[in-house]
Amino acid sequence: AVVARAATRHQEWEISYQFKSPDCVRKLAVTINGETPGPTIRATQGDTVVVRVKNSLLTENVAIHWHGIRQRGTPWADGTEGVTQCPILPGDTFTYAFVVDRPGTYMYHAHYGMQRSAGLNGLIVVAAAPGGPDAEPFRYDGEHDVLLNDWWHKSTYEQAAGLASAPLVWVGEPQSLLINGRGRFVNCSAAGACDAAHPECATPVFAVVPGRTYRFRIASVTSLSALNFEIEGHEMTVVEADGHYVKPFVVKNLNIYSGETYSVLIKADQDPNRNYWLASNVVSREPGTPAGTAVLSYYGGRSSPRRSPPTAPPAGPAWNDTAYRFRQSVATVAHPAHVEPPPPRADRTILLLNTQNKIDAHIKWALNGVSFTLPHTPYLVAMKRPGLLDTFDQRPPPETYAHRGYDVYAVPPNPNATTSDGLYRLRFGSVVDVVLQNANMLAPNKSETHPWHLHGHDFWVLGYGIGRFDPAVHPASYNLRDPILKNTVAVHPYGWTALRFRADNPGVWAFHCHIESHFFMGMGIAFEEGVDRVAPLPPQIMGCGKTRGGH
Ligand SMILES: O=C1O[C@H]([C@@H](O)CO)C(O)=C1O
Repeated sequence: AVVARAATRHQEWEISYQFKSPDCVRKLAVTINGETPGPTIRATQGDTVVVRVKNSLLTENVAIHWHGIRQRGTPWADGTEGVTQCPILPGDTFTYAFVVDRPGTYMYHAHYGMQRSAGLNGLIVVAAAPGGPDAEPFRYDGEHDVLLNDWWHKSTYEQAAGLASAPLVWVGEPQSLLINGRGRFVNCSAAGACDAAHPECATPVFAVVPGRTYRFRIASVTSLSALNFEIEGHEMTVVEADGHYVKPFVVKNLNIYSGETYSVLIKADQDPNRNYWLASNVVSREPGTPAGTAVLSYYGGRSSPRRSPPTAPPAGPAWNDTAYRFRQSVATVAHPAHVEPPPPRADRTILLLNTQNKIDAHIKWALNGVSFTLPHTPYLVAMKRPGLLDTFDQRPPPETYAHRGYDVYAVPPNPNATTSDGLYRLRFGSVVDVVLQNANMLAPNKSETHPWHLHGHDFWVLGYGIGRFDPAVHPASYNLRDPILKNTVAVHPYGWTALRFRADNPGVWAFHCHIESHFFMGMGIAFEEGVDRVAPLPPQIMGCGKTRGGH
């Protein structure tokens, strides 16, 4: 096989606030070179991506995370403020450089405060090395990219201040759902600064040639919403999830949680003389937002590509049909020719109870009763430089909770929690199981879906259940034969999700709920592994907390 020489893909980005009208309503958005979403990064497996980021936000820091890229050998380039780097100050320039070692569909987004919600996001598409072992086990004639998002009219400052307030001011359901950065606010005539004819909110059109097969790469960067995606009249064959090939299965509706990516194949085999909707709908929370829409149009058909389809946009499945979404999670397993078997057993199991809690009068989220706070001095620097260990809590967070007798269907008997910026230290090379246990929230009969995202790794998804996880029973039902590798996974209402990974990537890695407001409210942890093996840190990641002054 001919091995192509790895290339370096350079990007020059300037981050700034701009007036944008993604759903026809004008709002300040954080943009990359004036755009939201930012440019799609396209590379081939093995390439080095170099992004020079100039922060022109005037009064706001920034950091950018390359979601799904494992950062082997470059843990300082993960872009996680407080974990791997100091934020990039206004006026400063920071260069991210990393290798994209796996093909697949990924994304990037801000990882500082709630900045992701302000518009700083985009796609990363990595092609498989031609003729290599990771070449796709499927064929297609063309490709389309679909970036799904939810969108609010309130600024992220106002949202964050509300979440930090007592009593809580919840962000609420989004005003619009966006496809490739475009949506359509329903009450445009009633809203100020709304222009239904603004080009920035023109409905996206996806064109197909009759008879051809297309790969749709679908990524969700939503701040809150779990989405259901469909292409009217066209079945989708799921072939990739989070950069890993899936044993193909056919769906009419694809559930996609924030931080997940999928590739689906569709055949353009319907009547070419009309258009079809692409639609995203909120599931798992009671929807308060109309469908996000785009148009699928056939080349050579009699319908103008801009014409709305003759039907109403699909409304998606029942938002509270948990069993249906659970089944899709279970159906997502590794492609038979691309199974990477997990280690047969774990060296350590961490059982994490996800609860909504009260600290003073503030609403928080906690794991085993501990609500996460980010340290001001990034862990990676604090653990590599001498004399900085006093910058975070040295007590390790709890490995488990009192699960015997805990009723996951009842409101927490004790809503109190503590806060900590302590982290879990993993033995380098060890095999770690994490079981995420969902539970009832502070209000009765309420449990939500949480998409958990791990930095620096892909993990095997070993199993899902509904109800309380029993460590003496449920591991026997784990899928050790063909589990999918992912970087983001759903924990269903009242359910549990078990995953396994090898702690073999030297660095410090965040692991958190990918709902922007939930991480802000403490729903996360951090892992350290092999930090002694990390090469000397680039000085440009420092400049905050006790890293200042060139220790
Ligand atoms: O964290 C959350 O807070 C609200 C609600 O529980 C309180 O208003 C909600 O739906 C969340 O997911």
